[in-house]
Amino acid sequence: MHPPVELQIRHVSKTYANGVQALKDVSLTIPAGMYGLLGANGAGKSTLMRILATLQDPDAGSIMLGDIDVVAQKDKTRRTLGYLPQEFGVYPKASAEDLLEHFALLKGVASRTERRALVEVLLRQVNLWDVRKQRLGGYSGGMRQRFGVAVALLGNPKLMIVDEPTAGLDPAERVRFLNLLSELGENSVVLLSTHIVEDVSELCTRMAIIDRGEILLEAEPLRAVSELRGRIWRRVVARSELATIEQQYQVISTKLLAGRTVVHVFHPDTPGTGFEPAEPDLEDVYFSTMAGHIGRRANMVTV
Ligand SMILES: Nc1ncnc2c1ncn2[C@@H]1O[C@H](COP(=O)(O)OP(=O)(O)OP(=O)(O)O)[C@@H](O)[C@H]1O
Repeated sequence: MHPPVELQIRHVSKTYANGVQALKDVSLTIPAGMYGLLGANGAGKSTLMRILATLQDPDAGSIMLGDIDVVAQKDKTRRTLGYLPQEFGVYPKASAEDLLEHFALLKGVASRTERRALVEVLLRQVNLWDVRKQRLGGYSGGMRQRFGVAVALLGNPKLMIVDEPTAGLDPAERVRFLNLLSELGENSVVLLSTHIVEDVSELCTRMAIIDRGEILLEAEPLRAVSELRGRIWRRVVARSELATIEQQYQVISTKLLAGRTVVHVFHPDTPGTGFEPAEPDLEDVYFSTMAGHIGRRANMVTV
């Protein structure tokens, strides 16, 4: 048995030709298992995913997948990589079975018997075996994503990259898709990029939060949540009170709940009357990090 692989990202930076610095000195150590990269649109997630998938080069920094140098050894990396991009294009007229067999051939599975067996295993794994003869053009968004996973799994990748996979899925499809992902990644690195906090809290044992190209927090979601206990307070307010509350307190989020406004406030002890302690969740971790109460921004000294 080989030891589980690890992905090491060191001081990776990337600036596009238009001057946008999409990644600023990103360093992460990502062990085998499901890892979440959480950030808003434009935070730099896709840029990092594309660099890891060898589709673009960083300006600086190094990336090692086990003993493979991802930037220098692109072909070697690609042989052990599964990549499910944000937009997964399919040939609408082909069936899942035919197209997957075709991809298996491209991956170098020369024997037809072996290919057929592999296609069956994968289509059963992603729960598309019963619809294998249907045209992909007629598949729902969730079915297409699951087909994408089957394609990405060809060749038994050590690194699986999944970029914003649940964005267009309905709730039932999303649950099915997350269940499928949760079965992967015991011996391989599965990197899930998303702006949906629940995707990370439901699936990932480790995570990082990225904003404007910078890693603000690296954490185990459960531990990060429990470290916030006692520091998140909630209060139901009238909409007209909101502006005053925001001036007085460190509001990290406001949410509507059954037509009422619920504010969450970060405070080391009780902020005052009207507030009650909130049971923190990963969304509180995310907003506290973005607001600079925890994580890298909190530790920065302003001169
Ligand atoms: N090819 C490009 N040329 C110029 N700027 C780019 C290019 N690709 C991305 N950017 C910019 O780099 C920044 C990071 O973009 P990136 O796509 O990596 O973010 P993201 O977190 O994946 O967001 P999204 O979820 O919207 O894809 C953004 O400001 C974006 O506008």
